[in-house]
Amino acid sequence: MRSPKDFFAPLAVGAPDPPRQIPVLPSRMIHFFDPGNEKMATKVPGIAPQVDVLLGNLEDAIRADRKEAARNGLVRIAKSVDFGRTQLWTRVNSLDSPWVLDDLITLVTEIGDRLDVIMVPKVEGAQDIHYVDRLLAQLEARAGLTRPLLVHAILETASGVANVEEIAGASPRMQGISLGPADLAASRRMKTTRVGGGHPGYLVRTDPVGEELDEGRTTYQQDLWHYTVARMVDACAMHGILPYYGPFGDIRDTVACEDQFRNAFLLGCVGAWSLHPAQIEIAKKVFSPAPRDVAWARKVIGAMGDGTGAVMIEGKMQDDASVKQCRVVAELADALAARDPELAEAYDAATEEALAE
Ligand SMILES: CC(C)(COP(=O)(O)OP(=O)(O)OC[C@H]1O[C@@H](n2cnc3c(N)ncnc32)[C@H](O)[C@@H]1OP(=O)(O)O)[C@@H](O)C(=O)NCCC(=O)NCCSC(=O)C[C@H](O)C(=O)O
Ligand SMILES: [Mg+2]
Repeated sequence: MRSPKDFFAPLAVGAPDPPRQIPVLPSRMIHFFDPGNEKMATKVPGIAPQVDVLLGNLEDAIRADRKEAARNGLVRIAKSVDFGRTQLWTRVNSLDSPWVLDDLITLVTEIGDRLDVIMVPKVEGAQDIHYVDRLLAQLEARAGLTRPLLVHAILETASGVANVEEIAGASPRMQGISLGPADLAASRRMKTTRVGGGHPGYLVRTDPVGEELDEGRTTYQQDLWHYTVARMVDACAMHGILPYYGPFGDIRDTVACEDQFRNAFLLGCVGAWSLHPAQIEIAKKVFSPAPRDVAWARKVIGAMGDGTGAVMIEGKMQDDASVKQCRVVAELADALAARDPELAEAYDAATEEALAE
């Protein structure tokens, strides 16, 4: 562990200073694409304006014999496409793989000035982040970069979860953490065979009435990911970085995908992964606060003045703690409205209506 005095010092001579604050940019959906897949690659310029983050994936879902094509495809796309305000991220191969060293050397050298965040899979502990941190500093110095690359860890091993707090605080480059439910399930030896989402077998049941065990007992499906998401959110909040739900693999089940994303949103996540164009709108809808919630938040903030004391609004007590929650919603709404005029209009119209009531 670095001394607090050295925490913000560059890790290589000539590397840019690490960031003091993580930029809180809209990142409601991290849209995954395979940069070596011609069909997907041609869609990138059209998708870029619709998403907050585009991620060129080099790891799982890319066949071993297509790893180089994906890496080279990402270099080509990054150099030729205008992403506007959309961030460009990549997910490199895992640190024990034969590809990751070339991924990092090639990407930082060739397109380090265009990339915003490097997602690192299967992070086990702070040591993995320290390795990437030093290597990135060396490569940034060699490439003459003036802006430091940020690092995003995927929480998808049992030891990663056990060490999530130290991972979140391992480097000033840490931008955020995503839950990787599929690899995490395998690492934990869970008996699921899905990519995220729930399982009908994970449930609780009401008590029996009388002697009959089989009838009249309601069951409630439980959330397999609640504990991990909540732990990840706390670790991220503690270190001033951003938490995300990861993938929902049943592309056809847009309803359950929306539920999973919303659970994550309510617990504190700022976004989720979209694996298919059909999931982009779901993430946009869920991770943008609803106009009525924004209107309520603005109303409470307005009524609370300097934020101290207690007032009643529509029969509900408001105090310092509720106004702080309202500020979270209102600040997110303002950041999204600055990017999306339609959303700005919807938020303002709902606020006007709420204030007139
Ligand atoms: C899931 C897919 C393989 C489905 O692809 P496909 O069968 O081609 O679907 P469609 O026919 O419905 O596609 C319609 C058109 O849209 C294009 N398309 C599909 N997906 C994308 C995309 N992500 N970005 C851009 N364009 C996309 C298709 O090419 C079709 O085009 P056309 O024929 O011209 O109309 C596919 O969606 C896919 O591969 N998605 C990404 C998968 C991925 O990245 N997986 C890795 C992340 S999840 C993970 O790693 C687990 C995690 O780490 C954990 O441990 O939990
Ligand atoms: Mg994974």
